[in-house]
This record gives sequence, C-alpha cells and structure tokens, in this order.
Amino acid sequence: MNGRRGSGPSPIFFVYRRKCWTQERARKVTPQECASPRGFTDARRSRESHRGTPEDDDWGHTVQNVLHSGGNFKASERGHILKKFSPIENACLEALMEDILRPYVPSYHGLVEREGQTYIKMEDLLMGLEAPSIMDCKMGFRTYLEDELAKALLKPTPRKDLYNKMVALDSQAPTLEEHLQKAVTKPRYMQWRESVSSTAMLGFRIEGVTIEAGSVKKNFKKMKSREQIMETFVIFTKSRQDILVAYVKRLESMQAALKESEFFRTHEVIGSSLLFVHDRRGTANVWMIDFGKTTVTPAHISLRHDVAWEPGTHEDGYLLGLQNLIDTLQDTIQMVKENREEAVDGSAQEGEQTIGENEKMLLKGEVEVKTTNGENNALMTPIQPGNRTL
Ligand SMILES: O=P(O)(O)O[C@H]1[C@H](O)[C@@H](OP(=O)(O)O)[C@H](OP(=O)(O)O)[C@@H](OP(=O)(O)O)[C@H]1O
Ligand SMILES: Nc1ncnc2c1ncn2[C@@H]1O[C@H](COP(=O)(O)OP(=O)(O)O)[C@@H](O)[C@H]1O
Repeated sequence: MNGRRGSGPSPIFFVYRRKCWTQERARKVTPQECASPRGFTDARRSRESHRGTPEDDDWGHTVQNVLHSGGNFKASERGHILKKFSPIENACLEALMEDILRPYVPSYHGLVEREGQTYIKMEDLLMGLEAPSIMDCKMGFRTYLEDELAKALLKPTPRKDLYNKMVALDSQAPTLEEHLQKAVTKPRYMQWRESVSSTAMLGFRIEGVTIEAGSVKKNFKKMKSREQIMETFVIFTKSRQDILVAYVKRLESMQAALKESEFFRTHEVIGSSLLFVHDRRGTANVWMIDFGKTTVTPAHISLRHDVAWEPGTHEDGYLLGLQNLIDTLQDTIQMVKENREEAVDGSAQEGEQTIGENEKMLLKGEVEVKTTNGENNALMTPIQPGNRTL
C-alpha cells in the first residue's frame, strides 16, 4: 500500500478548482474561497474583487472538501489541511495519535488560528496523488447520537430545513402532521436518511464520489442495494482490480486494528467516514475521517461495534458495516474478473458497454446507478445486527 505521505505537491482536482485559477487570476476570488466549493460559488456570485493572501504560497496545492462539507476546510501549507475546530474531533485525533489506529487516520498537528477562527491542522490525505479519485463512505447503522435522540424526545424541535431536504428527495416521505408543520425533527430525518440509503441494510453508505479530479457527485442518497454499490465501485475504480484489491487489503488490516483498539472500544463512532483515494498510477488508500460525533462512552460500557443498537447501549454497528463493505468489494472484484474473462471470450461486449454508459452518466451527474432487477437484490446476504456477529 502506498499513498501515504508522498513527497510531491498535492494535486488540484476539482472543476471548481480549475475555475478558481482563472477567477483568482482575475482577482474575483481569494485562494481561501477557492478552498471550498461553497466559498468558490459564493465568491463568484458576489463578484468580489479582492485578492487574499496565499498561505505559504501553497494554497493551490491544498486539497479540499471533496464531497460534503459546508466550508469547514481551509488551505494550509503543503501536506496539511485545516478543519474548523471541534472539541470532540480534536480530542479524538489527539487520542488516536496514541492508539493502534494511528496509521489509519490523518496525522494530527495541533491547533492553529486564522482570522480569529481556530482550526485543527491535519495531514492532507491527497498529498502526492495525481488527479485523485475519491469516495466518502459514511459508516455505521446509526448516524445520530443517542444524546440527539434523547433531546428530541424531551423537547422535540422540528426543523424546516430538514423537512425541505426530505421532500426534495421524496415528497411522500413526511407524515401528514409533518407536512402540516413543514418541519421534521433531526432524529426523524436521520433515521429516514438511513432507511432510504444503504445505511439501514448494510451499515454504510456512499456519500460522495469524484473521479480523476472531475466534479463531485453526491447523488447517492437513495442508493440502497449492494448491486448498485458494486457498480459504483466499478465505475469509481474504472474496473481496476489492483486498486480494488488494495482497498480490500487496507480495510482488512484496518479491521484487525479496530478489533484491538482501545480507542474504538471506548468510543461510539457516529457519522464517521472512510475516505477511499486512488489515482491512475495505482496508488490507493483508505482512511478513517470525520470524528465530529465520535464520543467517549460511559466508563462501564465496553463497545463491541458488531451488534444491534438498543437505546442505552451506544452500539454503532461499525464493524458490521465494515464487514459488509469488505464483502461488497470482494464481490466487485469477482464481478470485474468475470466481466474480463467474458470480454476475453468476446461475449461481454454488452456488459462492458453498460459500464461505459453508467460511467458517462455518473460523470454527467445523471446517475442513479440502476439495478437490473429492483432494489436490494443483494448478491449475498448482508450482515446485519441480528443475523451475524463477527
Ligand atoms: O447528509 P444530509 O442529508 O444533508 O444530512 C446532514 C448530514 O447527516 C450531516 O452529517 P455529516 O456532516 O456527517 O454529513 C448532519 O450534520 P451533523 O454531523 O452535525 O449531525 C446534518 O445535520 P445538521 O447539521 O444538524 O443539519 C444533516 O442535516
Ligand atoms: N485529512 C484530509 N485530507 C484530505 N481531504 C480530507 C481530509 N479530511 C476530510 N477531507 C475531505 O473533506 C470531506 C469532508 O470531510 P469531513 O471530515 O467529513 O468534514 P465535515 O465534518 O465538514 O463533514 C471528505 O469527504 C474528504 O473528501
């Protein structure tokens, strides 16, 4: 496995990034605004004409906010990025530097201040990659904290923004009462998101993808089935077996470390992602990121991560999701092998064309990767809380 702490400059890989060069040269956006898609868009819209100062002349090399982040990142010097300070994430990264999981998380470099805001300085995981492809998978069967649920039960606070996001995806999803209020509570929204995506079935979901420095695709919210996810991995890796195999190996070693980890035993890992990164040269790696909702469990609880959650247990199902992810990738490798063998036989031209079409659609942002025979036609039985423990 390579891809860690490369020596070259971090690549610039988004369409918005390319637009940023032009805009920055025209002095319409600052490098800092370029650091996030949202910043870029806002700056472009307002047509501001200030310059800004590149940090350590290296803003252009900093890789940012790939898939989803409301402007939480900022450029730093080569090899590092800055993420808005959260005491929870900061404590996790500090603790992880002393844990067996250290090789699987971005290295932590303390806190820095920029323009009155505190940031966590951490390793840029895209450093050394050339036009990287990136996928963010959110892990676990539960994506909200027990505390959030308890608070919502005690004092329900229906939110209009979450209602709007819900109806945007499915106008039938809210109940009659929710339609009348035009608002839903956060746990209700999060549970619904789990149920329409693969989270509820598989314990992980794809949040976003970018392929070879292309634009960011986030249209995976309704992607539920293992088959759809396999197709997405095929598209994402362009059927490269070496990359798929590298991913599986990395996940297996991560899995072994997780089972030994003191940090993992004592933390409820909610809303954390695995970041898959690779490039055309075959550099590939997977990292654990986003510890903003990863919290220490009460002292008497030792978490297993491979059992169903019941309120009060703090279990998150992370290991079940990870096993399903590994199984899905292994099935993908098998599928790619079979496609290749058939192609050699001259009998798989149709299948190859399908993948090519899907790829085009994904790149154009039109994809809902289609299953051939409906939802959840899993090729194998997913591990779920209840049907198997590790
Ligand atoms: O993905 P969509 O459907 O947009 O829903 C988002 C994500 O779940 C966010 O998690 P993440 O940042 O991990 O993607 C979550 O932030 P939290 O992590 O703070 O729970 C948001 O909650 P609000 O920020 O409360 O809206 C929620 O609205
Ligand atoms: N250390 C890092 N190096 C490079 N890219 C990162 C790093 N951490 C996060 N990212 C990118 O930023 C995106 C959002 O990260 P995340 O930590 O989930 O932020 P948020 O908490 O704002 O959602 C990820 O999907 C990933 O593409």
